[in-house]
Amino acid sequence: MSAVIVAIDGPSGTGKSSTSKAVAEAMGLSYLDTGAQYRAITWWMLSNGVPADDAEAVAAAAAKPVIDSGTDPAAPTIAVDGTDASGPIRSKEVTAAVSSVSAVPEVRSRITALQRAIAAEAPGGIVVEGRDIGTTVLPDADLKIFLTASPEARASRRSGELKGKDATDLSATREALIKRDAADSGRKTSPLKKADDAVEVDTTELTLEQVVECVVTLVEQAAAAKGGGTVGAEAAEAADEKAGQISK
Ligand SMILES: Nc1ncnc2c1ncn2[C@@H]1O[C@H](COP(=O)(O)OP(=O)(O)O)[C@@H](O)[C@H]1O
Ligand SMILES: Nc1ccn([C@@H]2O[C@H](COP(=O)(O)OP(=O)(O)O)[C@@H](O)[C@H]2O)c(=O)n1
Repeated sequence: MSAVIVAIDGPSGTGKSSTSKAVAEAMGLSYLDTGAQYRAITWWMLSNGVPADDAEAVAAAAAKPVIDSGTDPAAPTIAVDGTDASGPIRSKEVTAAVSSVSAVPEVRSRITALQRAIAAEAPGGIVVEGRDIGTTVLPDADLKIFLTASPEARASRRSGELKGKDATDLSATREALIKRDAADSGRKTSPLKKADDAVEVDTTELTLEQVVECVVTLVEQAAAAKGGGTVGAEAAEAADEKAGQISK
């Protein structure tokens, strides 16, 4: 029996993580947050005095950190050299430095190999989310989704996560998002890009629940088309029910 592989890409704040986790959980698939891996390696560079904007120094150190990702969608984990890194990888410092570190080819080839190994080992299939999953990491994925949303919607979602937010936060968040998208889309190695065969879903006017329902349906279709996929009629029914319960 073959496992279904789903690639979900798109810029920041389009809903990749929330959607991927909910879909994976509803359908009994594993889940991999590849952004967390790039953030983890960036955190290691900053913690070990490697300047994020020094591509040569980053390349020389790229093989050093041991990155470990837990793929249970109900409780995903990320560890660096055996230490839980889930808190520090979300810091402003890491967010500001991650695009420089992730543009370094030695970093990408190492993390890409890790991602492919995790996907190959996922017993019942996996949802992998990032920027280059459909184009580079898993070009043979059974289903590729590219999520988009307006910069305004993405900034307001992101600043909604900050405590004590105000108008300054919103405009700063918007500027930081646009800057990061430009860096991720403009880099030479594996830029953020929609794969030619990806389904594009504009989430600007959709609730998270609607996006999840839409993706669950697409995964069911992909599994059925694959034939013998792990998402059977019973699991699909349970998934529909679960998707209906997920709220914003
Ligand atoms: N369709 C949606 N409508 C409103 N808010 C959303 C939607 N999708 C995600 N969110 C919220 O937006 C924020 C960013 O979502 P996230 O899944 O982390 O995006 P990404 O992984 O693409 O950066 C989260 O707080 C999430 O709850
Ligand atoms: N497949 C991926 C995933 C993330 N990344 C990099 O990692 C950064 C952080 O990714 P993320 O998914 O955690 O970002 P958010 O959109 O959640 O803020 C991105 O801005 C990219 O620079 C990448 O280069 N390739």
